[in-house]
Amino acid sequence: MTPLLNETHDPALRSWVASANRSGTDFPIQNLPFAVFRRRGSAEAWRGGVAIGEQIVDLAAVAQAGVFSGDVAQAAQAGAQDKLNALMALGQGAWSALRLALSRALREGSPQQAALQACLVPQAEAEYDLPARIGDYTDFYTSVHHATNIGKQFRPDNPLLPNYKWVPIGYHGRASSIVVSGAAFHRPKGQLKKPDAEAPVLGASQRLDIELELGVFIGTGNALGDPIAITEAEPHVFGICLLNDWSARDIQGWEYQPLGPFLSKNFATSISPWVVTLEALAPYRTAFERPADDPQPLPYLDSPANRAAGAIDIQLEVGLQTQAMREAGLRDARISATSYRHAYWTVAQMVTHHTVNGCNLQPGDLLGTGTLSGPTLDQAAALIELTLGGKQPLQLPNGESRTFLLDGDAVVLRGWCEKAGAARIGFGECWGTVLPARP
Ligand SMILES: O=C(O)/C=C/C(=O)CC(=O)CC(=O)O
Ligand SMILES: [Ca+2]
Ligand SMILES: [Mg+2]
Repeated sequence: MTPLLNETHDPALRSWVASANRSGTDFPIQNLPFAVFRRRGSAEAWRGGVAIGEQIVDLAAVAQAGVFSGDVAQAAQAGAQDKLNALMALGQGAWSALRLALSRALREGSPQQAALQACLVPQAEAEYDLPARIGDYTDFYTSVHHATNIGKQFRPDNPLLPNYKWVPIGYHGRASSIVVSGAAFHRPKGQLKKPDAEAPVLGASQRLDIELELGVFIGTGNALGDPIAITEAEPHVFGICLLNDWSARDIQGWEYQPLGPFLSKNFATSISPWVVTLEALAPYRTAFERPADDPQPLPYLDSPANRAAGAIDIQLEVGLQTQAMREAGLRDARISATSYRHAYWTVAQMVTHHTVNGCNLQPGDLLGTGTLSGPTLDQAAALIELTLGGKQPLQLPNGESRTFLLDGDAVVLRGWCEKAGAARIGFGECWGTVLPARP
């Protein structure tokens, strides 16, 4: 699983799609992430596409035009369907071959320019669907900083439970309420119990929160009963997207013992449309390190490659745009910035741990990393941490303040990788808007 660099990572590559060469683009020719799209407001079929600058390579058009042959044509055909599951199931060799073929065909001077030019759709004209049929969704808890901060609020005497540093903790989430960026959702109702109240009441959540996470899409699964070794884990991963695990803290505080989050988290989970492949992220792999006095992972969760390069330096930020800001034409205000490199457990460890008991993962399954808070307060990835449990409001640049979300608030997640000597690899944006609770 050592992330080998290949010709697709060369920072000197330039595309004949001019917008892909602009500095600051999320989608240079070195990225080539996948989504499911169609022209906005049209009755066209949904199909897979690959981002290049401000354009989308329409995989259905590519397949129809016969731009590629052999295995690459087969991969493009699989990617032309209304969900990416068939492409995911073909395996890493197929995704990688399609990515390489597209990288070559999109380069300046490519003899395939004319054929591919006819397959481009501007992102400005597109709308997106979920990239995959998500059979199962599991949310992990891989930031020790989040676990400590939120643990202090839910369990003041015992914030970080003793299993945390041994087991990659997770809970089974709900796939049906995962929505794609741009979707609005109603403030959830649920059982709420004030600390001094004798009994709970049914009401709209007053402590509606965000959780900045990444989503890990499984490409190829494993047979039931057949665990995935850590040395084999990464080739099972199709790619990574942005994920906002909207959370109702008041519902959560009352319901979560003893079986964990339930209705406090399954009313909506937003993901970005673009899925960035692990291959595109290879230049941003970094060492996965545990503090020396922490327990080292059990052997089944440890490997030389995981130690050398298990972490990924993905920069992440959260923006909040209130209704008043939107009406005044103001953009979102940044309320947090962090990096995925602070995670306590890696992608490979999540996959391996999930299957160690024989549980089977399937193409299109989604793993959430958990809230990716970094070590300092300004790197906290949920409002419950940023506002110290709602006691210290965030001041917004237009004079408003927030503890938890109000109706009309929109939240955007952004992610990107950037460093000298490598192309910027971006994830685009993941938006969601809070509507009032239903009467
Ligand atoms: O510690 C708890 O009881 C609750 C934790 C969470 O709400 C976080 C969760 O969903 C997992 C995560 O995002 O890290
Ligand atoms: Ca979560
Ligand atoms: Mg949620």
